[in-house]
Amino acid sequence: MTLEAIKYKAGRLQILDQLLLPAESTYIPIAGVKDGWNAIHKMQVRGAPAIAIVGCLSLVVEIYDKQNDSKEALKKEIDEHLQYLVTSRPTAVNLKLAADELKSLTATLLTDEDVNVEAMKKSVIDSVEQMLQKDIKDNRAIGENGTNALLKGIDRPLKLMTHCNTGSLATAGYGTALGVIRSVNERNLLEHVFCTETRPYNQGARLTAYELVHDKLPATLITDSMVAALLNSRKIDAIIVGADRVAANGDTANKIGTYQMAVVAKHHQVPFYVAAPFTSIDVAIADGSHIKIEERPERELTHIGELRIAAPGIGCWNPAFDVTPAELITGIITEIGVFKPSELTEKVRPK
Ligand SMILES: CSC[C@@H](O)[C@@H](O)C(=O)COP(=O)(O)O
Repeated sequence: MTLEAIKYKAGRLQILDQLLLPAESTYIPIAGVKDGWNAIHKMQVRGAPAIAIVGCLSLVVEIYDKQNDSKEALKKEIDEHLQYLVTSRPTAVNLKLAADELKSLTATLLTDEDVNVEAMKKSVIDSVEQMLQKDIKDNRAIGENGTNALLKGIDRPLKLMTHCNTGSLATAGYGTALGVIRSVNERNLLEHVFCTETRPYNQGARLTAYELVHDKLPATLITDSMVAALLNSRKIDAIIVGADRVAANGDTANKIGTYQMAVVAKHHQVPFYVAAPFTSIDVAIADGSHIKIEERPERELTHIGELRIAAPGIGCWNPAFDVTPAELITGIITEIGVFKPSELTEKVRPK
């Protein structure tokens, strides 16, 4: 059985409800942009690439069977839906970049006299449907490029560590950082992978652990607070994480806890890689200080399910992401190659 977070066919969309994993695998229907927004906001779907794909597919579902009188009316409707969808979660850039591309596509089609309203709608639908396939293809390329980088100068199986969930559940399939780990394993060169629990939302314990067990990879779960102790006591060849937004200088916003892992990695001279498609790279912002960090409800810290674990009355701070400065990052693994953070601005975003 392949792990599929997103099931889409001809204007019908279902997502695996990640709030219920690993206890329950239940697919829920997404009937339009309101459902799409809610599923992203509530984190029934999460992970930067998956958020973008589900957001855009929810737009497709919304417009699929509707009639529009004019291209102007269709463009207005699409722009308004996209404007709304990008407010669902602020930190990951992938949905915003996809929305900008769709807006510029409709702007071009609006002025093309050979394109009627139905053809305009079809172009938008085709463009979104292609995102699914492109994301999987890009993840495979990230896996290959990352594996080659990690194995440079090493001729034995690798011990790796990762954080949060960056696998099939966070993307259209295969994954970014977890895709690299899968690719290393496909070459029979994965000795072991450690995944962090990823408090407070436990994407590591619930989702990455689920994917690692599913794929039968040699893996161990640790708490976030064990990273320094692990690096001090065992040889880890590299840490690989994903990204929600990479600034032009390489500063990287990713799941809370990433920054402290990078600091500890530097202390122990362990290479620290970010694996991300170009859809996560925001060349419009110079550095990480411009990235808006989402703060989530206190309840994620104080409760596990219905059970309160924190002392009643305590105040909480719950940023969902942090920014790792570029100087702590060994390389950024993309679908077109592995770059030093300082090299990113020279790369044109591939279409
Ligand atoms: C390929 S997913 C990369 C990142 O989006 C991932 O590491 C992460 O931080 C996800 O955060 P989440 O809050 O679960 O959406």
